[in-house]
Amino acid sequence: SQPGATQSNAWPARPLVWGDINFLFTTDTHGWLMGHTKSRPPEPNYSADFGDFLSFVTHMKEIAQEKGVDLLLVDSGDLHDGTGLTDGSPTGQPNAHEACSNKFITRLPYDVLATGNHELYKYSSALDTRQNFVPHWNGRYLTSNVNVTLYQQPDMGISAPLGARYRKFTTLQGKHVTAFGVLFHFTWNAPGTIVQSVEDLVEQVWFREAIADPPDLFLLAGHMPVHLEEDPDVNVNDWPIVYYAIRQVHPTTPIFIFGGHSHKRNCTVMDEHAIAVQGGRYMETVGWLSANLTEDGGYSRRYLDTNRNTYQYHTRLREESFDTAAGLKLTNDIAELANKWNLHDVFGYAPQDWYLDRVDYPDKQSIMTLFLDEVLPTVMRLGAPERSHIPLLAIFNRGSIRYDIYHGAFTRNDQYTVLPFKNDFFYATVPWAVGKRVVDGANKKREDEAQLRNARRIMMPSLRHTQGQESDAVVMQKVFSGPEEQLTLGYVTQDLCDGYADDTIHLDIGGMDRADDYMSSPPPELDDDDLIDVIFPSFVAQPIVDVLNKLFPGQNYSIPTLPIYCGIQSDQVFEVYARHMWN
Ligand SMILES: O=c1ccn([C@@H]2O[C@H](COP(=O)(O)O)[C@@H](O)[C@H]2O)c(=O)[nH]1
Repeated sequence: SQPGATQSNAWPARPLVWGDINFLFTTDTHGWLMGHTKSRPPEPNYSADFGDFLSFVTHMKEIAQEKGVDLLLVDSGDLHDGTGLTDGSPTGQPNAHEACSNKFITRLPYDVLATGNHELYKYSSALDTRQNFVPHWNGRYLTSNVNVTLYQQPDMGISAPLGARYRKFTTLQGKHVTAFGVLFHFTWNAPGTIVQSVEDLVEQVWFREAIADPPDLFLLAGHMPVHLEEDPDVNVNDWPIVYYAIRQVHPTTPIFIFGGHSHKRNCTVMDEHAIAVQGGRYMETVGWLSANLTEDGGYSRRYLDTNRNTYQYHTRLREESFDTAAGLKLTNDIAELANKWNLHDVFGYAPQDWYLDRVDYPDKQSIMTLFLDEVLPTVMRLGAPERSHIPLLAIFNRGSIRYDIYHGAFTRNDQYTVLPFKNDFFYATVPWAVGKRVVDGANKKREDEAQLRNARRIMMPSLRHTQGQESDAVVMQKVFSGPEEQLTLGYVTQDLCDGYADDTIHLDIGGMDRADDYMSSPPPELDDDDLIDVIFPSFVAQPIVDVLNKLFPGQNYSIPTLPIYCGIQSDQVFEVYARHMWN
């Protein structure tokens, strides 16, 4: 683990069940290669770093070989955006260049990787991925429906697949695998990147040809949830389209789907030979899935907390013998880069915890309450004192607030884990009669777009997993025999497959589904004719401009003519606040 990380004192409840084909899977790691280093619960659950993970995977692959079975390592995308290691480069290099392309993730023996939406928000990230990350993987980074346009000679104007379209390979134990990497129909991608809809993907001649021959199994890694979600942002499950396209040709060939994007642990069984699993977010979870193809013996899934206890328990190794040389080197190299980029510099001391998912606005412990009621208005006023004579309404999309803040030192790295995105703040000065309707207008627009998307949605078939007949509660009682007070806070997953899948038994940390994306600082008391500065980040400038033009016809707002409110950018907001208020 990284220096100073607080180790977990909880342990897995039971050994993993191995099959003849086994998978370890990650998704939405978002740069959390240092692991979670804080001491407040549940952070110690996730205190292993990527060096520990490398040692774990290396040992697990050895165990698989000893058992004469296969173990494949899969990632479902969103490596970018989310910590100082991906977003805190002092040199302005492409996002995640050091963490992904050059140094760290390439050291893991992934068999299949897929791209996520966060690899495509900026053209520079996508190009860096293609030029510096993809070549390392030698056909294992799969982007079945994503292209990037190349603007350098001799490829000027050519639109080329970001990675490989598909991969056919034979495992060490001789199983023939056909693999794809699919992204949901993402539309906020940067100019110069192209995401083909999944409907169109499955109609492509190359796709039809690639699925024609029956493999022993299909491996579908992809950045979309395995289950429909409430939140319109992540309610983008196009898996059924790929599933049915394959099932039309191969009614019983095993299909293993590895999803992502909604940041949740999840599982669903589509038919007796098809299962879809998903491993959460931020290197909190390493997923495990096993199956017996030869005996047709069903599945076993597990969500592993990422700490050294977990890794040592499942590899049956003691502390002294667990680390591999390559794992230790990765741990040291990550620590070195974090130091070089001053990620541990302290901006101030947070007086309490604030949570992203456990409670919601306006709870005093919600990070949205801190951000909207305190941080945003305070920092906007500090950044633009010349506009202090006009009231302000600061609008923000909550999807950009990414994590908790914990009581104690608030560092440069924490700033990026809370808000990693670099945006300017634009503003429009409008009468309050208009300003007060912008947030509702933007949320309605987002809802309408989601409804349009969902109108043609095909539902995922779902079969309750029939292997374990016992209820979750019974299974849980069996695997945990100690007193409840010994349990630590963590995930208690309710997915759509039978049985209890969390590897370590916890007291439920809870969580909520997000509702509206657009929120604002507290509205001032004004008359309809009073003027107000409506401030918003450049990332959502287009929808806000659309709403403003609808509410205030004749003004013809357009992004190039919008003034910038202050010199502070969104990824600096928490630093400015912490330096002023928590020092
Ligand atoms: O520059 C950016 C890029 C994205 N966002 C917000 O992020 C979420 C999507 O994140 P997932 O991890 O894929 O769920 C979405 O709500 C965007 O609005 C951003 O704010 N700025």
